[in-house]
Amino acid sequence: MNEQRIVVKIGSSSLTSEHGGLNREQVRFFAEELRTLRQAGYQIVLVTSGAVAAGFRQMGYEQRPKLLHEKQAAAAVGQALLMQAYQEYLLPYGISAAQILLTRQDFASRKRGHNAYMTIEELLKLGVIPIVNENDTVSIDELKFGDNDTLSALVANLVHASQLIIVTDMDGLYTEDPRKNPHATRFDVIEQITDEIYSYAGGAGSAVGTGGMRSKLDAARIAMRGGVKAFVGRIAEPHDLMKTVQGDGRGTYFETHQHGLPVKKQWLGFHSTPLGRVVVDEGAEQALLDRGSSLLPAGVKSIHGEFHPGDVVEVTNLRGEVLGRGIVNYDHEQLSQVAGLSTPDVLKRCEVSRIEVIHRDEWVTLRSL
Ligand SMILES: Nc1ncnc2c1ncn2[C@@H]1O[C@H](COP(=O)(O)OP(=O)(O)O)[C@@H](O)[C@H]1O
Ligand SMILES: N[C@@H](CCC(=O)OP(=O)(O)O)C(=O)O
Repeated sequence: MNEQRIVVKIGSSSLTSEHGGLNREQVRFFAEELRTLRQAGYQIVLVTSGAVAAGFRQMGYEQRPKLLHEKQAAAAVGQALLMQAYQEYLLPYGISAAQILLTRQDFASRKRGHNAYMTIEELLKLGVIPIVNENDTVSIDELKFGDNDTLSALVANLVHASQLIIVTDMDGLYTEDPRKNPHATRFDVIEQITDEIYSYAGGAGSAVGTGGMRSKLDAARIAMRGGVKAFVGRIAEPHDLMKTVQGDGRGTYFETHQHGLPVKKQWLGFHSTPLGRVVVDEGAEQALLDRGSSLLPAGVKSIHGEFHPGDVVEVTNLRGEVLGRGIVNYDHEQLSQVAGLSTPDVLKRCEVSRIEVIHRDEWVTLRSL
């Protein structure tokens, strides 16, 4: 964990003018805020949206396009405009900006993720601000992050940041979208993102935003799991960003007591593709979540999907709630035969290289954050 390293994510809603299009004054304002942080000794990675918003007006679309290829075309034009604007406002302070475009696949491949990490490390060492966005041109529909909230959380974990600041047009999470209910009340601090917390979050509030509060909660969860404290809120007045980093921001803080995840476990938890699902009983649930134990055949209730030793499976409890993911040591047929059996009975029945269904070192908890 790097105490002085902050990832700041700025959403389209904070960077666009009323009718769409890039609001350059806003870019200038955020560049000033970043400069203040930099001069105070912080290392900053910026994840910024706004490429589609910046591009579509220039291309003659009346409103933010809906079709993928239109959005990709708008982003290709807008990304250059976006970078140009940040450079223009950062360079006079002697701060260089670097463009980093990433896709989900870059995180799924440990090699590519590592390359991105090494590049960002080098840039930070040189005092450059890496400016990250999704590589919209090559992202295909089902693999897209769609919004940059998730991307920012993955970046925060990748670079072992101490905080993830998600800037949006609303000053935090409310009990309901304040655009719909002005009497909704705000959460100042959240320590656990439960299903109830999720139920308060709605979709995007404007024509330019994408993920709404739901995707910000997804992002906060990923960050918290990686040991990164998160914040969702507004940065509107000079020095707001610094105040926010120091704990006095206008929004909701998401505290975490988790430790940072090693890269292998980040991959397992957030980028791997589970090939099956293993349902466990209450005793196994407690063993996995509270005691950090391995999963043994005795706790397995049922098996779904087809998998082989070394594959990733998702583990759920009897209520269907996801507890985590792990690398399984059995194939699905073998596991069906030994589900619910004690260790001596398993050993009597078949030959296994490891008795654990999932070893604790190859397990990531995704529940109770
Ligand atoms: N419970 C909630 N509390 C606060 N805002 C909410 C809530 N549910 C939905 N929203 C909406 O989420 C919007 C922010 O998300 P989004 O439009 O995707 O912004 P961005 O472009 O900054 O990512 C707010 O403008 C708000 O209308
Ligand atoms: N990569 C896209 C981001 C899409 C988007 O709108 O994200 P967000 O505003 O964070 O919900 C862009 O730059 O336009």
